Amino acid sequence: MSTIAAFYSGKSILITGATGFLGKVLMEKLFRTSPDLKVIYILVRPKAGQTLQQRVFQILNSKLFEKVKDVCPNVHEKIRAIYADLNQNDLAISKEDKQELLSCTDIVFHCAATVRFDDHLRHAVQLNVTATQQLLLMASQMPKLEAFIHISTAFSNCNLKHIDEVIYPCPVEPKKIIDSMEWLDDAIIDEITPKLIGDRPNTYTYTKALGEMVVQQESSNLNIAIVRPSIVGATWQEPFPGWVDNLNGPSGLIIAAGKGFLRAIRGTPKAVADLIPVDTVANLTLAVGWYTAVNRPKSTLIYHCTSGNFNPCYWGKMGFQVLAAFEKIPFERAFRRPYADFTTNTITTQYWNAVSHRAPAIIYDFYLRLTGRKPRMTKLMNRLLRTVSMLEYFLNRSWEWSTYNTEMLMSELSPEDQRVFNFDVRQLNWLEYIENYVLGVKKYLLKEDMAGVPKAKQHLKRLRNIHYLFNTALFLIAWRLLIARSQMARNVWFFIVNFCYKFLSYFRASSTLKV
Ligand SMILES: CCCCCCCCCCCCCCCCCCCCCC(=O)SCCNC(=O)CCNC(=O)[C@H](O)C(C)(C)COP(=O)(O)OP(=O)(O)OC[C@H]1O[C@@H](n2cnc3c(N)ncnc32)[C@H](O)[C@@H]1OP(=O)(O)O
Ligand SMILES: NC(=O)C1=CN([C@@H]2O[C@H](COP(=O)(O)OP(=O)(O)OC[C@H]3O[C@@H](n4cnc5c(N)ncnc54)[C@H](OP(=O)(O)O)[C@@H]3O)[C@@H](O)[C@H]2O)C=CC1
Repeated sequence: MSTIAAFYSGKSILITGATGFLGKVLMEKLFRTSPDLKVIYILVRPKAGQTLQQRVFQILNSKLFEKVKDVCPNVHEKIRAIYADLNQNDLAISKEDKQELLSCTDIVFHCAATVRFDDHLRHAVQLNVTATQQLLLMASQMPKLEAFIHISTAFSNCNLKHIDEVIYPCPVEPKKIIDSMEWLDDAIIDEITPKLIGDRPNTYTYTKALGEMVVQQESSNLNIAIVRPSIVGATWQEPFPGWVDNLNGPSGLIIAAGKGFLRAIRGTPKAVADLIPVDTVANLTLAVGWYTAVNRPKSTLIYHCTSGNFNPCYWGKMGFQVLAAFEKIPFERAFRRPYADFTTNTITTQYWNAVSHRAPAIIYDFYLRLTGRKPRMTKLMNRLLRTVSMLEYFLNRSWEWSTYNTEMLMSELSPEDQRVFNFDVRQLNWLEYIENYVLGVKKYLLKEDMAGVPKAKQHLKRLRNIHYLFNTALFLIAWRLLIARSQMARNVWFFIVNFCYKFLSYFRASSTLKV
């Protein structure tokens, strides 16, 4: 029996962000490996017209949870959704619910966050710093609490090149930032944001770093650990390969490239693509929860959940493998044939943006207008280019993360736990992983059926023919214009025609002789 699975049996676990990408996979793994756990409390808010119960129902009835129902048929009874809104200072948890959480919780996994790069600093501070502080305050009043696991990001210190498993201080204390958000108006916050975030690229990485500082400040009273994943991608193995349910990280760009919208990105092919499968992050997090509770380390341990130092893949290779996967698994109704490349130069990027992104969008919108439909491609393209520009920072740099604690944890696991809670990415085959990722994007994000693949392939052939026809027509028009204007072009033209004529005559004469 797995020691870690046994540890979670009979436990009451609190998860924040359980409706998110990582939270769902974490919860699924817990139910599947420790069906005897007592209860999982999840902090949820109503969203998109759905009540808490409807949201939970939807998650439990999704494909991700299919295997759970076999091993834990009463999973519905073991999950308790608690109304909470991390946007509010007291987290908006009712008195009764709070009392229950305080008296029953054994372990906390804090996954909730805003992961948007362009969030307003006030909102990002509220979610990633203040809410963390509030949760830690609650945790300090939980008499049974054995461990508090905080999910941060490997990029919280992306302003450094080499990152150790330590908490780096930010120039301004989190408490001062939290206080100032209460009285500064939005315009002033907008003005000071670039100064505050300094050499970090966005409010997300900055507020996640502040969140870590808050955790450190509370660590004397609590048994805390921090997990720092890099770019979280689709599942590698569990509960099945390729599962993904949001557009963050590479997923949105895979769709954009597969549908033929994205043709070039400013990225460094030789930079490390530090992707980490979401099930690997969940496994490491659960192992960290066990280790922290059982061994109660003297200081807050930080675990880097990254792939680059164990099994590096590079953006150039990954891009190539994604494109190769589109050959086997094409997406339906593509706008253009999938082809994309990395460029390292800003001028080339601007050229490709004009020629390969904006121009086709304008032409297509013109066609839509002519046929009496509403133009939409230019808007979509502008949005895509904005998204790409925000991700570029991460596509043009490589980082080194020390992984001493993660390796130490791996060595502490029994062979059975190393198998059940596998987070050893040295075993990951990137080619296979990328293919499953593309397949997962098609099935679970685009909701496309594999039965449509032959039709999609035919559509791509048609697009290829249109592409050839368009290029030939363009070449002929350009050549015709050139001949009309330049004596030199005319001379070249006559030379080519003359050469072809002679070649054909010679060929015809020699074949007649043979007969
Ligand atoms: C050889 C070439 C090869 C080619 C092959 C190419 C593929 C291989 C290469 C892969 C390279 C990967 C690089 C990854 C680097 C990641 C680094 C992360 C590092 C940090 C990791 C962390 O620790 S951090 C967690 C990650 N955190 C994010 O990753 C959030 C980012 N993101 C946002 O911060 C917001 O996204 C941002 C951008 C503000 C826009 O914001 P925005 O408002 O403009 O757009 P929204 O995202 O809100 O989306 C608005 C609506 O567009 C819909 N939509 C969006 N994309 C769509 C799409 N592609 N196709 C259809 N629909 C789409 C969406 O469904 C919404 O629909 P609706 O409105 O109906 O709900
Ligand atoms: N995805 C990635 O690439 C990486 C993620 N991480 C970290 O992992 C953690 C999980 O990320 P991920 O699962 O990808 O993110 P998601 O955006 O998928 O999930 C975020 C979760 O936080 C919840 N949440 C957000 N705002 C509130 C609120 N006001 N009240 C209550 N709950 C709220 C969301 O709930 P709701 O469903 O209601 O919106 C959702 O459950 C985060 O801490 C993130 O920083 C770290 C590195 C990379």
